[in-house]
Amino acid sequence: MTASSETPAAKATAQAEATEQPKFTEQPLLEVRDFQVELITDTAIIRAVDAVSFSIHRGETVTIIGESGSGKSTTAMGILRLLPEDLAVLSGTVVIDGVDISADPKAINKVRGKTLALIPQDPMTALSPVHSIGSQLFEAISIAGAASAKDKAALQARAVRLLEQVHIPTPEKQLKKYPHQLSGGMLQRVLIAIALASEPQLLVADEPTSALDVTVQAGILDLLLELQEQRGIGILMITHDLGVARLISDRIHVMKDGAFVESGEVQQIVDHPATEYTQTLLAAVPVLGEWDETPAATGRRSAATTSPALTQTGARND
Ligand SMILES: Nc1ncnc2c1ncn2[C@@H]1O[C@H](COP(=O)(O)OP(=O)(O)OP(=O)(O)O)[C@@H](O)[C@H]1O
Repeated sequence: MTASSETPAAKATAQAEATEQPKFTEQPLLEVRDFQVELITDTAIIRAVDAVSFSIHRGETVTIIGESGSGKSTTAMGILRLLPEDLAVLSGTVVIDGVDISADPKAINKVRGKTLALIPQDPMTALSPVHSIGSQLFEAISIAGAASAKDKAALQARAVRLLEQVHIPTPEKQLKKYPHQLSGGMLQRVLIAIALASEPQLLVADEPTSALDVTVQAGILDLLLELQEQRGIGILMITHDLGVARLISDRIHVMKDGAFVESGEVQQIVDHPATEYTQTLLAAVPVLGEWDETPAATGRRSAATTSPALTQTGARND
């Protein structure tokens, strides 16, 4: 074993490669190799992402999980080339559906908002407050080339269809509303509808439920799973929440200080976490305890049992 292969990043890369299942024979939707992001600040150069490698195939959800500041969002935004060029220096290889973005950075314009779409973190701020839901959807539809900006009937029909696909009731009425008139969960569904306007093959979801109540989170995750099942979409999920990761992922990469410290199938990571860091993330996930029916204890469960997402997590994976 060489010295470099003993570093956590090198070990995680080897582990990630070992867990890339041979079952996939087709080209991955996303292939990331030795990806690195250095952020240039006034006082220092920060290596926010340090040689990460992973891939996502059709119909797969791959999650990057880690504590705040571990580099998850910088990885996702770097792949999407959404970091300011004067701040971020990128290296390594990123191939999206066969298009090598690293060799030709302008090529990202051929895939972003087309093959690949982003579901942002906070639905309250991601939409324009001064434009109706309809006009924001119409814009996404015409940019995607699914209908001409002049063909109002086609835009309306497509927008209604998209809202139906994300299970928004009375879509015609909702199109006339403004973001402040909808709940956070409904707004997140609108953002997913906007992302779907281009019929993407790959969704990048950056903490898509972290701004939502736990009662709403499960519905959004269910929707993502449903869309994936129907369309075979690949999903890159970014989260700090192992409960969310357990529910939705096929594979998990655990990130710490810009590098993957552990990679593997969801069940392997959850049942046999190899690092103390992952064990800490696991310990933060509430588990269902025994229900104590004695009068003194009625209404009290051990640990937190509030999140339907976490309850379903157990149902799916346990
Ligand atoms: N604009 C910036 N200027 C300087 N440093 C930054 C900037 N954005 C991120 N960083 C640094 O890069 C590192 C990775 O941050 P990043 O936001 O990717 O982490 P994260 O895991 O997504 O965290 P969170 O879950 O809180 O968003 C951190 O050390 C952070 O301080």
